Amino acid sequence: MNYYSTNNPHYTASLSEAVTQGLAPDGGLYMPERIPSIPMAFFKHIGQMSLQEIAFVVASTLFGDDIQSDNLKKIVTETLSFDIPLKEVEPGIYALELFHGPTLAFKDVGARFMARMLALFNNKGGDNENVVNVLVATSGDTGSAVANGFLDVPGVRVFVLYPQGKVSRIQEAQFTTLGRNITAIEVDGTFDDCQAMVKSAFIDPSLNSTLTLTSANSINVARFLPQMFYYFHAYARLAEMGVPVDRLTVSVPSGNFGNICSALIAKRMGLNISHFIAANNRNDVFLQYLLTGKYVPRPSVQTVANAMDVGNPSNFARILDLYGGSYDDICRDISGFTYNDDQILHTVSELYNRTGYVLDPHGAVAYRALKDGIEPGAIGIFLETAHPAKFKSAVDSAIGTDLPIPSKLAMFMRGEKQTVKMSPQYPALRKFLLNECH
Ligand SMILES: N[C@@H](CCOP(=O)(O)O)C(=O)O
Repeated sequence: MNYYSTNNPHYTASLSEAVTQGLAPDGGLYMPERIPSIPMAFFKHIGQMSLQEIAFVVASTLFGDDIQSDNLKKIVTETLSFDIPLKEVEPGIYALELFHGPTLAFKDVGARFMARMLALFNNKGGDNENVVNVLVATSGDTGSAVANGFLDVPGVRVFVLYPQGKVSRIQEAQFTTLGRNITAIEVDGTFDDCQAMVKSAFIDPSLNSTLTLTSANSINVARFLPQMFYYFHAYARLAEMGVPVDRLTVSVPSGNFGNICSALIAKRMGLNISHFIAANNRNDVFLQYLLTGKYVPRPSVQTVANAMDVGNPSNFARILDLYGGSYDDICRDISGFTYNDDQILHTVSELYNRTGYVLDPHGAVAYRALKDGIEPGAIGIFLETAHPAKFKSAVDSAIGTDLPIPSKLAMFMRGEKQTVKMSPQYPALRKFLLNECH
């Protein structure tokens, strides 16, 4: 199957080209040229299937023309070596806990899948001529998942750009203490600056004629599409519990919109989700689009749910493309909500006091939006995208606890921070890459 650029449907690439380029050379995002349906029979038995079995069927439907079945099975099995529990936090409202992977955030699924798919396509070993340089911009969680997913992968160097002082201390430790093939770049700016800098690199012809560059943000099809596995899995777990799944609302904490975009594609493949909620912190350009029909990116502001501090979500282009630009159709399928820091922390405290369930700030945005947006009688799932301990000081002060730090996280806190400081302009990144990679 080929993939086309959202900037020009006539520009196409193979899966291998799309994954190794990341962004299309014209600056568009790659989209699959068709969205294959999953046979209805699959849904009859889905409640008896494991996460890995479900993911393999979904992955084969999407990538089966391009990757041999045994390779795909290995990629899926190695990627999903952890559980993704679905927990009922109050009647009819379920948390999909996506924070049980190595870096305790949902990005582990896409990052681990992409690392393996890239290795398969690259498959060249560690000499300098074949090195792939992975550039990634992070507002918190992508950086750690990508850095850990690609750590010591032969033939790959990773450069993580992040906004100085705007990610949590634990998140920062997860990608600045690893060394080896991982370089952390501390940018004196916002996440949007970091994202604009890496995108400029991907479309710079002279840089790309010298270096092999790709993206591990949700720009990359191998990072964003596998995120749909867990929506099928959540549906399966409800079916397994005998919960009626005919009116399902899913609330997704949304920053760069790759996560919700993968869920929209899952629906096109046949997954019966009735409605989607894009839950935002104060960075709510998508909600403003839903309210006005106008998409007006603006610089992101810092919030307590920092992984969603995105002012110009990359995947808006994919959502528009998926709906053929129809504003009415987008509004029919997706609602939006926005909350400030006080509301987010109040939600963490309110749910904890009532039920004992500890939300992280991103999950809190999604939970509250679900409660505000779900129709009576529908079943709701919200995504708990990161472990609450990654935001320990905010969560502790909201609920008056001293949350234990899981050993997987504590490990990172022992390392020494190593970063390169950079101004928020593309020429600084270009010069640095040319010096470093030669
Ligand atoms: N939420 C992000 C921002 C980048 O998102 P991505 O899904 O495009 O990688 C983060 O945690 O860094």
